[in-house]
Amino acid sequence: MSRWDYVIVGAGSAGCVLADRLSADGTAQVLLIEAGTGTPETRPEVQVPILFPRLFGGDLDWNFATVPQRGLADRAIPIPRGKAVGGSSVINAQLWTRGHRADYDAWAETGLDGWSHDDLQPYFERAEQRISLTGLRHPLPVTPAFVNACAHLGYAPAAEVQEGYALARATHRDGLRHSSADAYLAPARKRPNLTVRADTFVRRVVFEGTRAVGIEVEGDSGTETIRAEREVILAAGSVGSPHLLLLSGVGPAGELSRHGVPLVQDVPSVGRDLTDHLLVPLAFEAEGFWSPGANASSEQIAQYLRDRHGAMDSIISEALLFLRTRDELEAPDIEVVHLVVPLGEHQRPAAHGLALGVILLRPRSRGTITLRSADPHDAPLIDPGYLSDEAGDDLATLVAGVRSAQQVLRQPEFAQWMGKPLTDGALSEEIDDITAYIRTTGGSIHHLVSTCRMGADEHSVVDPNFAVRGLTGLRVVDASTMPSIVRAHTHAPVTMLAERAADVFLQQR
Ligand SMILES: Cc1cc2nc3c(=O)[nH]c(=O)nc-3n(C[C@H](O)[C@H](O)[C@H](O)COP(=O)(O)OP(=O)(O)OC[C@H]3O[C@@H](n4cnc5c(N)ncnc54)[C@H](O)[C@@H]3O)c2cc1C
Repeated sequence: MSRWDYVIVGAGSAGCVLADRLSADGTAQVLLIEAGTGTPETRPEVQVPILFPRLFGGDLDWNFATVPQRGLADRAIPIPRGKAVGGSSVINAQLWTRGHRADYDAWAETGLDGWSHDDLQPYFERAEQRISLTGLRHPLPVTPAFVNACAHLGYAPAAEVQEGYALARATHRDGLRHSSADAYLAPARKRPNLTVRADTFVRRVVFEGTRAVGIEVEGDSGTETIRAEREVILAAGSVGSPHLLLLSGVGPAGELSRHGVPLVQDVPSVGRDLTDHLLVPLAFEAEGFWSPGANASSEQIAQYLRDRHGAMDSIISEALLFLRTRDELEAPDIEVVHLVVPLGEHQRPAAHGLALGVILLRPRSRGTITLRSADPHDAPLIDPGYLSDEAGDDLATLVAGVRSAQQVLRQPEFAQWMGKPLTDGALSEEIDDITAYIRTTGGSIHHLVSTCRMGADEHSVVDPNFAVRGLTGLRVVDASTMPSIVRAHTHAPVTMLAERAADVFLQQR
């Protein structure tokens, strides 16, 4: 029988980093378990940058949805999550953003010593030596028009500090997606002390008293228990990790007892503090340009894979604008992302178009992940509680953000590329119209975090060493452990977090 020191659950953005770093010196036996396929890179939709929306709802996506959101006209919002070796980095939009200094300094101010912006930069730098980053090789003409419109409105180019406008940086190598599996696992896979088991669904963590000793999995040969001599590390993501803790008896005692799950440890905040970035798409028909990839045929895709040339290397989000809706703020509270495809659900769908996505960067609303049932195959209830903050600050900030984006849309050099709005009200300046527009079109930009929140306080789920409070042998490292949401797309921050966790684990061996 095999003997494993570390058993890592989930081969996503965090899990791939951990598997590589913990196996690097050859002394520990590392097993990385993943529910999804081990060979996602065989799909053109994974490789060709522009095609990622075609992956939503397919077999590389867990295909979750929220419970109906009162703040969003009672709509259930789709929540895609990657299900493959590489995790969400296999289906994501490939943007790489580090976040703002204020995000990390705020973590340090809560008592997380060593987690300030300056402390964390070396971990971003380490990640950027592994993940290949490139600028846009063929931006559409509408993209410099967006940048010029921002400049004319007085915004500055973003440089050291993430504020103002910038062209996108993409996780690409040679015109193809560069996932965490490509960056971290591919070079490590030949090590004899690292085993990757794909197509293996984890049901729960197994305990002896309060010590985690392994996991129960379903694979080709049925259900089995895999022991971990040193540690079980959950890296199953912001939905998967709290779900596994709850299924294993670690969570709010009342909730577990309602579902008949035997209690191992009462940790009331498991699944609490769910935070996500809400995006409102102001979308328009295209005027004088074609959205790349919209109707790409299999011949065109094969051609791109051969020569890697042309607009199919677009990641749809070609430029970003980080802005403050009030001068007195210490950092941006809104991001406007310039999309060269009219993503989102609209009254009049169109293949070719553009959109400005208005993103609420520091939402006050909080939500939950809770058990639907004790069956591991029943997806948990996901309730991000969008726009549920009592004071209504989130809605007020988004209204101001929409107005700022409308100013960009009205700049003549940008407006010349826009046709009719795809949903009525996109250009209305009336507060009631904007509010209705936000409620009927807002959706997730897929940055769910903090459901197993790390903190120096005793109410957090994991301590600053990523250990689950009250238990031994169990850590959580992924987007779920983020102390609070950052002003960034979350792949880079999660990769940084995992780089730092690997350091902590290696120091504590
Ligand atoms: C559609 C989409 C677009 C996005 N776009 C961007 C972007 O452009 N830029 C950006 O920075 N961020 C983006 N993000 C967010 C970013 O990709 C995620 O925050 C990040 O990948 C999360 O990493 P993670 O390690 O926490 O989880 P994941 O990468 O999701 O990894 C979790 C892994 O655990 C596995 N798993 C879960 N449960 C089990 C189980 N029971 N048994 C076995 N395995 C299990 C999953 O299959 C998955 O592989 C996007 C996300 C999505 C979904």
